[in-house]
Amino acid sequence: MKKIAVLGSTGSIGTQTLDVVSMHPGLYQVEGLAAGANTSLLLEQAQHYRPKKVSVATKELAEQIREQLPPGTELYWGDEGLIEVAAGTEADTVVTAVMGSMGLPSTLAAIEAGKQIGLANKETLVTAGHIVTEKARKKGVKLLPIDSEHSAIFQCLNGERMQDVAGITLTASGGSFRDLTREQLKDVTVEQALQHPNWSMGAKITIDSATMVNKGLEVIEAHWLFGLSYDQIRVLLHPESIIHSFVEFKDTSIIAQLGNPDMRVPIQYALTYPDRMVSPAKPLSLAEAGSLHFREMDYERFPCLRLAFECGKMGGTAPTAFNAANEVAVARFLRGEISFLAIEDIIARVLDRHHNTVNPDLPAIEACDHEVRATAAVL
Ligand SMILES: NC(=O)C1=CN([C@@H]2O[C@H](COP(=O)(O)OP(=O)(O)OC[C@H]3O[C@@H](n4cnc5c(N)ncnc54)[C@H](OP(=O)(O)O)[C@@H]3O)[C@@H](O)[C@H]2O)C=CC1
Ligand SMILES: CC(=O)[C@@H](O)[C@H](O)COP(=O)(O)O
Ligand SMILES: [Mn+2]
Repeated sequence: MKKIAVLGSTGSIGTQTLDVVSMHPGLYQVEGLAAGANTSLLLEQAQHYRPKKVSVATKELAEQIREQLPPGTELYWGDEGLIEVAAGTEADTVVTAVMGSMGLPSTLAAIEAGKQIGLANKETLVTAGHIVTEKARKKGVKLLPIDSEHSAIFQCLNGERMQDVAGITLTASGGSFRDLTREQLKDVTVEQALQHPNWSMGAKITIDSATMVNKGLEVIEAHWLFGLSYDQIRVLLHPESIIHSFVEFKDTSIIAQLGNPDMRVPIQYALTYPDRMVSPAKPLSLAEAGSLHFREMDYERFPCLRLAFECGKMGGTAPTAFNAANEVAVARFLRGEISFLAIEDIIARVLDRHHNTVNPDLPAIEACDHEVRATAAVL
């Protein structure tokens, strides 16, 4: 029996992780669940999976649910509660599925406690990749990718030697506004931006997909997960999201991973690795798919992808600034405060002002994150 904890259990990845658990009765014991504000769903999950520890975003929310939890469930809240669920249970694997760089302290705590990480929370690797990967290396902890592209690359690299790899290509769907010109982007609404063509995901990542920030974050995530230089990482527009990504080897051979877009496949692979088990996903029929399409990325159309490559190559606190500016800008867009194109504008203006700190330690990263958030909130 594998013991797991899920951070962000009420979200898109969190609920699909629990779907995978339910698919394999007797295989997983859920030791801990951490949610934000969706207490009714957390209570249902607690009744069903009987975790030993649960956490919610605030003390007030915790008090509201205290009496409704199954007897014996330990209840926590806030940043410390998230860390308690990440590091303070008997789980051997922690699925990190909260949104944003707020996931960093709990991910570090889980690694420090020797837990394997099923990593969905890409912002953590973007903001502090050198710290997270170094801690994982020291602790002998695996960072098992859940992000579909990175799971694909991870699967393609299985049994291969890194010195044989020429490069990798991350595929990008193009998001909700793939075929719109920049002129047409001026008037798009939040509702339209939330309509991803292929994936049903949380709001923030769906917007990131439309701005191509998601692919930018994924480029930096891939750099840290696979130890590749930025010149070895490419992005290709692939509207169908069927080829999830591929690796090109020195001899020109290409190995790709394919499947219908269904996050339960990469989630399950991270939980069962190196084994494979049956999945509820619909098997891919290439005959049914008919044809697959590809386009070079247009960096004028998607300037955030260019900015992400630049920040990744620059290193230091540049990726932290890129990520924090984006998190604030997306939250403002979702609240209806700014236009879609203002997201890009805020990121670019934050980066223009940014003074890069080389090889930042954790306090320097936290300081940069704080400072950028304050700036991006009023730009
Ligand atoms: N969705 C997807 O298909 C994919 C997602 N990812 C990555 O996975 C991560 C999660 O994405 P997604 O599932 O879409 O996001 P969602 O917005 O759907 O879920 C976020 C989760 O975080 C929880 N949360 C919010 N605040 C807190 C807090 N203070 N303490 C504890 N938990 C909190 C939310 O709780 P509540 O709802 O209760 O407030 C929710 O459970 C992101 O980093 C994303 O980039 C990567 C690849 C694919
Ligand atoms: C499912 C997943 O991994 C998302 O990160 C997905 O990649 C979003 O799709 P695009 O960013 O390619 O639109
Ligand atoms: Mn992805």
